[in-house]
Amino acid sequence: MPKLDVCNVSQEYQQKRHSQPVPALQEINFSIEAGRFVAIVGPSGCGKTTLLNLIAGLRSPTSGQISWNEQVIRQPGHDCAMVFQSPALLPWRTIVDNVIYGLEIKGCHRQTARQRAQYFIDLVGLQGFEESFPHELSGGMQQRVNLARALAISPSLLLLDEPLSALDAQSREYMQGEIQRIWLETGNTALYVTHQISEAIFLADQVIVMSPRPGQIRSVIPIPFARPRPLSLKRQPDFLAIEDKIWQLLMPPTSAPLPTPSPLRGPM
Ligand SMILES: Nc1ncnc2c1ncn2[C@@H]1O[C@H](COP(=O)(O)OP(=O)(O)OP(=O)(O)O)[C@@H](O)[C@H]1O
Repeated sequence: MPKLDVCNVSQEYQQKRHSQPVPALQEINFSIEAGRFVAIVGPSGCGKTTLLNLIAGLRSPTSGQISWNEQVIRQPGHDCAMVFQSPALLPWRTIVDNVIYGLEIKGCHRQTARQRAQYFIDLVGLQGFEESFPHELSGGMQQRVNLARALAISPSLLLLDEPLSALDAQSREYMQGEIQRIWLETGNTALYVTHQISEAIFLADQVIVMSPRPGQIRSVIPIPFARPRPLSLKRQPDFLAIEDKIWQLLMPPTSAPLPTPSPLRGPM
C-alpha cells in the first residue's frame, strides 16, 4: 500500500537580510496511510507550504527525508498533484483545455485526454462550461477547474494548499461539502493545508496541529466522525469540543499578567 513517510524533516532558508539561516521546519515526523485525508493547521509562517513543497519534490529538505511508497522523493513528478490557493488557470485556454493540459504533458492521447477531462469536469459539477474561458467563471468555479485539472492526472497523492481561502464564506462552506463528495469518489490520499479549524475537522481523518515557526508537530488529533459528513455536523457538541481543543493547542502560551496601573493622582 502506498504510504507517505515524513522522517525527521527540517528546513532552513538562507535569506538575504539574515546572516543566519531562517529555520522554517524542525524535526517533522509523520506518516499517512494510503487513502487517508489528513489536514494541517498552524499559525501563519509555521512552514505548512514549505512542507507541501518538500513533499511535492519542489525542493529537498535541509535534513531528513520524505518517501512515498518507500521511494525517497527527490524531485517533482512523482505520483502527486498540487492544488494551490490561486487556481492559476491558463487564461487563453478553455476549461476543457485547461483540464487536458496536465494530461498533454504526460503524453496522453488527445481523444483519451478529452474523455478523462470530461469525466472530471462532470465530477466537479462544471458540465456545460467546457468551452468557457477562465475569466467567464466565478472564483469557486475556477477552483473546481483547478481541482479537476489536478485529479485528471490520477495522482495517488493530492496536496492541497489552502484551496478555498480565496472564496467568500458561503461558497467556501459549500465547496467543503463538494471536496468531501469528490474525495469520497476518487479515494486519493490527501494532505490539506487550511487556516480554518472547522474545515480541517470537517474534511479530515486526522488533523496535524503545528507550532509557530520553526514549525514542529504539536499534536495529531484523530477525527472520529463517519462519512459522508453533513455540514450541520459543525454545530454538534462533539465537533465543537474538538474545535475547542485545537484552538487551545494553537493559542500562544499565556503571557504574564499586565502590571496593575498605579492609581491616578489628582491635585491634592
Ligand atoms: N523561498 C523562501 N525563501 C526564504 N524563506 C522562505 C521561503 N519560503 C518560505 N520562507 C520562510 O519560511 C517560513 C515558513 O513559510 P511558509 O510559507 O512555509 O509558512 P506557512 O505556514 O505556509 O505560512 P502561511 O500560513 O502564512 O501561508 C517563513 O518564515 C517564510 O518567511
